[in-house]
Amino acid sequence: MPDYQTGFANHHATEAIPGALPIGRNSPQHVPFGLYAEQLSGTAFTAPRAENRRAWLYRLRPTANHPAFVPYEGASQLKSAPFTDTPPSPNRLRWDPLPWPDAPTDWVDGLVTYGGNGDVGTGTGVAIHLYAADADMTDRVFFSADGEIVIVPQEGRLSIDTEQGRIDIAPLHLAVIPRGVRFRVALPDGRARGYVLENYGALLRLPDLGPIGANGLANPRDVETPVAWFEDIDAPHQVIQKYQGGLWATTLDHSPFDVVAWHGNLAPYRYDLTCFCTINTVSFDHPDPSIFTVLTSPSDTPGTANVDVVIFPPRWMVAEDTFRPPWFHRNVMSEFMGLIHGAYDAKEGGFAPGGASLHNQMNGHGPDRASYDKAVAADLAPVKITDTMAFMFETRFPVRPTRWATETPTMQLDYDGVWTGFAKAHLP
Ligand SMILES: O=C(O)Cc1cc(O)ccc1O
Ligand SMILES: [Fe+2]
Repeated sequence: MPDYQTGFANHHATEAIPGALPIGRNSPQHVPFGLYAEQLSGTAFTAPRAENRRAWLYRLRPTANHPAFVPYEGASQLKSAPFTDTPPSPNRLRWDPLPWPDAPTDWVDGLVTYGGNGDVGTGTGVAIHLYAADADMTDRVFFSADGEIVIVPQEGRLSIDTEQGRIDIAPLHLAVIPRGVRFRVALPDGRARGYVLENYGALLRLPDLGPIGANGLANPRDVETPVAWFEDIDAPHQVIQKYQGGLWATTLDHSPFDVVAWHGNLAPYRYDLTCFCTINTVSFDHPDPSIFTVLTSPSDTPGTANVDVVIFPPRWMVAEDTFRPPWFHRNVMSEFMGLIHGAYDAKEGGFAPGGASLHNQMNGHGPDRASYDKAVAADLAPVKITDTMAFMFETRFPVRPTRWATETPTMQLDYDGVWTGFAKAHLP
């Protein structure tokens, strides 16, 4: 069982071997045990202190010690923005869950890109991938130079070994791996399926709480960062990197998980979504879903996120004289949703755990007709919504689907039908 330290972007200091971490300076002339000091910068050196994220790693060999990367032929559906292989679609899109692979497929080769926005070249926007995998990554690791990786498991646990420690996650957790940090995914349940957000923009952080006050939503003490861990293995390891949309690989003669100690405030972390302290109305109306924001990547425009990671957790519904499910909506932001578990209160059918939906900028969406009919007929006693955990990646630019996403047989051709048959309002 991995050990964790708590807090969001804390300045942690951790060593797997006592005495490995230099004291009093980052880069002494002689690092303990002859380890190599390496700074990993997640923000510009000169980013304001409150934004500045970096870690100092102390490792058996410098990362720079590797042969040239050559193009990697696997992970053939892992793509990057800008997505231009099919025209951007204004249509509401929804997909059934990804099928399991036909042949043994590990986590990285099992990634399939559904869409995204912005541009890896300029560090704006996101890509959204799903994975279905049934093999462990062995003797190989992956990293994205293009963005920070958020993993949202939907089925099957993941054991994620990273340069800065080991993280175990299960459905109802998420994990965040910083840009550049190498990791390897094993599947303790033999297979796993889930969602990935690749954030090209500013590092994700906990949202401001405004008038909510000092507590609530995702509390920092529930964010868990692994302690230092390493393996000393002198055997070939493949390193796959995603760089400006391309996939590249090189082979080291040793494990890259050779960081014996590290300190700093840039590291992978996990968060248990069931720890989320959900805030909502106790009077009337359905608040904007931003009230459920777990993490946000701000853009240069105040209040307009590059991407928000939002969840829809179990909660009491007590609003009086209110249409309680999500309302009909046209949004300047674009909404990609997935379902981890149970059912979503705006969709009576068709939105399955492991499925996904995309409601793009300015295109009408909201409750399907069955959910609408049920909600307007409901007795508005306090009700607890249980057996549910949906999420949304809400992003400032329209999400352009990949050609794969618009041509896969898992795309539901009849999705528009969920909003048909509404009776016309009667005027007096
Ligand atoms: O279901 C959706 O598409 C997301 C959504 C959730 C919500 O609580 C309010 C509006 C909205 O669009
Ligand atoms: Fe919406």
